[in-house]
Amino acid sequence: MHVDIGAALASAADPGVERVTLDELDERVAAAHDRIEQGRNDDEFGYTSLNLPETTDAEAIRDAVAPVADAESVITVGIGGSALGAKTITEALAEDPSSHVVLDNVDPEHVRRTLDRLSLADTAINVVSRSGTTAETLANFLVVREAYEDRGVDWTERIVVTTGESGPLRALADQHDLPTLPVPEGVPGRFSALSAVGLVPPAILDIDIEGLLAGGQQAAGDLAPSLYDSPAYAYGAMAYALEEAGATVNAVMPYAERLESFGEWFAQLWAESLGKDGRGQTPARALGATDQHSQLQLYRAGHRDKVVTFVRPRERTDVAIPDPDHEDLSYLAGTDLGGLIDAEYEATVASLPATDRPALEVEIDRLDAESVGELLYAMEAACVLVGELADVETFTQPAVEWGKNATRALIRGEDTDETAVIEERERLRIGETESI
Ligand SMILES: O=P(O)(O)OC[C@H]1O[C@](O)(CO)[C@@H](O)[C@@H]1O
Repeated sequence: MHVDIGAALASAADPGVERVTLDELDERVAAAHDRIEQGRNDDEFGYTSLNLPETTDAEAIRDAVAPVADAESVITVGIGGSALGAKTITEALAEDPSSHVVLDNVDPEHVRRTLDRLSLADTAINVVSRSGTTAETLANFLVVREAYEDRGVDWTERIVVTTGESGPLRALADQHDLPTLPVPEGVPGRFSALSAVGLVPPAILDIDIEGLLAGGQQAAGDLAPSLYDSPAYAYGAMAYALEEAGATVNAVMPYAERLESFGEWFAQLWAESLGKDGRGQTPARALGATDQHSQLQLYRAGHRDKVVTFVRPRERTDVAIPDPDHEDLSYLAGTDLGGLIDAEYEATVASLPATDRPALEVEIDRLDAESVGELLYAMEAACVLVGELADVETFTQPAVEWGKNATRALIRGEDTDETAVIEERERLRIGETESI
């Protein structure tokens, strides 16, 4: 994996980072690296996430999924970090990405439609919750369990549970003696892709989970006291410096359909880790080449508050473009789709500094287990570095609790501070909807 930061230097873009600023920042990177390594060595909360390539027990995962290894599909019931890592990995690497269905929302129409179209007898259930109490996950699990029962499929024979040591999900697993895997201690969900939390569906779908962990080890080995020696820290240091220079939006634009969910995973990692104390880059999700015809106008000519992070695999499979039969398309003759998307990548990356806007490039060798594991780990390490440089609490997410408390109170019909806020919040309705 390599990172190219040239199109985000002040000589290329505004906001941009002066080389002298980067060199000064590199001294802080060295100190942050030492802090991170100390946290890893002491298995400190959060920092221990960067030890997962070493500590994750791939054999235990394979043993746990053995009873459902014949499943043609997997339905993951989880949300946030308990779903996005697995979703990213299977989308990038599964023979058939549609064989992994993720229920990470409680949209009734979507849940019903998803269950109706699945052959539940051939589908494994992967239910994941660190806390074991997340309302969306538990509610969806109860609906999924009832669907299996209604169709006469023994759900206890088709399930793997990944959860913490306590809570309703652990109790259910113990009650029914279900195959269970632990969530790694001290690892927030958004940092858990390279653990059982992210690796059960890949293991069921015959993805090389050992290769994913090897790729993570490769990225771990590339962490160094200087950003000039570490792709992950180069990316993290530039992202931090660009935010300091005014780039408060980080639009992640992978040039591979199989990396679209990577953008969703990155969004939680970046937002939930760094959105603290009134700061944090807003992760925007884009996809190349598609969003050249959608968001690129804003990225090139809108507010100077963004950096675009381009991600691509260097190697691609290819599809030849048949010779065109119109002279206006003669430029496509003898080319292929891989060559076209790579040309579009080069053109779009250059189009940002061509209008003085910053771009960062992350390139992996190919879409295989090692490269995807390396990419996930590197972005996690980059995120931890930004948290150190920004001096925020990278591994907690206190701001998400208010909504959870309010939801529970609404459902229970209780009067709480939160429900009072809901009742009294400012409203000015324009237009009419049918009253229900
Ligand atoms: O794994 P759990 O405990 O169900 O949490 C799911 C997600 O919800 C959050 O706790 C935020 O509410 C995320 O940090 C986490 O990834």
